[in-house]
Amino acid sequence: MQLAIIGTGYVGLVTGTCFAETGNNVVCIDIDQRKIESLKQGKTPIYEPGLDVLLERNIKERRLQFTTSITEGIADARVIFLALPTPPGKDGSADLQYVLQVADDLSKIITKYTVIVNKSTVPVGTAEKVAAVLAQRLDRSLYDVVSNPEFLREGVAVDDFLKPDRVVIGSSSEKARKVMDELYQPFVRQGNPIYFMDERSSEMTKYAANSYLAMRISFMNEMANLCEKAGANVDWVRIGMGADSRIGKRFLFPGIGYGGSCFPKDVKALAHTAMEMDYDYKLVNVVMHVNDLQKKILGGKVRNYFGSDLSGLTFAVWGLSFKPETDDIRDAPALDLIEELTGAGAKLRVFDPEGMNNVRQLMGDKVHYAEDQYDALEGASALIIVTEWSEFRNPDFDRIASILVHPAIFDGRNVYSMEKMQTLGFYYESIGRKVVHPHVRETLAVQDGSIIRERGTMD
Ligand SMILES: NC(=O)c1ccc[n+]([C@@H]2O[C@H](COP(=O)([O-])OP(=O)(O)OC[C@H]3O[C@@H](n4cnc5c(N)ncnc54)[C@H](O)[C@@H]3O)[C@@H](O)[C@H]2O)c1
Ligand SMILES: O=c1ccn([C@@H]2O[C@H](COP(=O)(O)OP(=O)(O)O[C@H]3O[C@H](CO)[C@@H](O)[C@H](O)[C@H]3O)[C@@H](O)[C@H]2O)c(=O)[nH]1
Repeated sequence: MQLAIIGTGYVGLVTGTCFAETGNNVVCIDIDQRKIESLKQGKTPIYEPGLDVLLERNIKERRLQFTTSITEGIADARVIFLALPTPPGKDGSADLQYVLQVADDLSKIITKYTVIVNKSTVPVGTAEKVAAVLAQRLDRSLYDVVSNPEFLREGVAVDDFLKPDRVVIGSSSEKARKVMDELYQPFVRQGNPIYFMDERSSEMTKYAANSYLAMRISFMNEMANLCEKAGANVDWVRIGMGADSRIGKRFLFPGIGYGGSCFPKDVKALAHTAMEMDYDYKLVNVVMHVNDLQKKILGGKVRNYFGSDLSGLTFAVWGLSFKPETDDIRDAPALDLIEELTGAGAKLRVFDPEGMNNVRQLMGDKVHYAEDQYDALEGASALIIVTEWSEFRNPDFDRIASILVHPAIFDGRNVYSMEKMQTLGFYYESIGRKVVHPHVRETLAVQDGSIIRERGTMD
């Protein structure tokens, strides 16, 4: 089938590449000229495991093309996907300007029946809004508008797209449903379902899924905070509760708050939709509040230990991207931590396998960008772990201890087992677990701008 994807960001690129991989002819369109030029040469502007190989193959086999011209790009398309940004507006609502502008552009150039698919995350009622814009210039027989929310996760996006748990299609048109069914058949052969429903239910499903997952995380973050007070270990609690098949094991990992380009904005947008409909969605509002507090947990632990004024102290930060296996730093908890600690006077040496360039562009020389994870430790009074990249999971602890000025680790992702940390001699704080004190504890004090080590017994 001939397809056009408008918006070649994260979702557009993965969608376009995976549809090309299943034999469709795809043209990806974007207004960002630099992005399109780089993609034409097979260079992906984002780090996403597995995407580069598929991209190269499909460009080579001429199933995947790129252009900045919407007129050229949609010329032969039977289906047009909108994978455009829907960022939060000032009031928290999803900003539909990109989607509605493109709908207006399309109303001027569509000449034959086309299925227009909203893949962006959009609030309930958007399919109707898009249809209304198209109706200003187009005969009703020339288009159907479909809602087809995307559930891929960054870092495993290709796999998620090729083997989705389910595909959700919101459409009241039999003709459009048939087209969408044909398109998605190759992805659901493993037996996973395509659910056809009305547009509004489909749009709501996306917000329901993201907000529910965000709620699970906020629930576990609060549970972790309570475990700390109660002397329990949240890892065991997580395992014990997750074994109940009604609860399930996934998405119960406590940490330093959810981030990324989706959960924060989508939970906010759902709260706004509810408010517009005069419904006070209490739970969703609490989820956001808990997350805001949780983002401050790790910085709080560091300041509790070293004092609220961190002038004269340097810290190593491992991990900047909002999760491993991506270079995406949108709404990454690391950004809040950097602001908090540098605001308290600390110097930071940061390292991330993929996210450094994006942070450099955003924050410039606010922090020092280390050569590698061990270089980040030079002169540091503690190691702070923000993102659980696999290279941080089994490091050379002797090397860490020999480089750090003071053997302390603040782990925002519970990367290390308590048993291991109890044998190593670090001061170790994590999330929802007991503090590990070394047998001989060194405390730091800053006097006249220099670090003074004070040795004492374990308290
Ligand atoms: N990132 C994810 O993991 C993910 C997953 C599921 C759903 N979503 C949703 O998908 C949508 C897109 O998200 P994203 O992360 O891919 O966004 P993105 O910001 O990475 O990409 C959007 C792209 O659209 C382009 N664009 C803007 N206006 C345009 C126009 N008029 N014509 C052509 N291109 C235009 C931008 O240049 C950019 O390349 C959002 O609604 C998001 O909530 C994202
Ligand atoms: O047990 C967990 C799982 C995740 N997170 C955090 O939650 C955030 C989001 O993680 P994840 O959902 O894996 O990443 P995204 O790529 O943002 O994917 C979410 O957002 C996408 C955009 O809407 C959806 O398509 C996906 O289904 C949905 O999982 C990250 O900060 C994670 O660190 C936790 O703290 N604990």
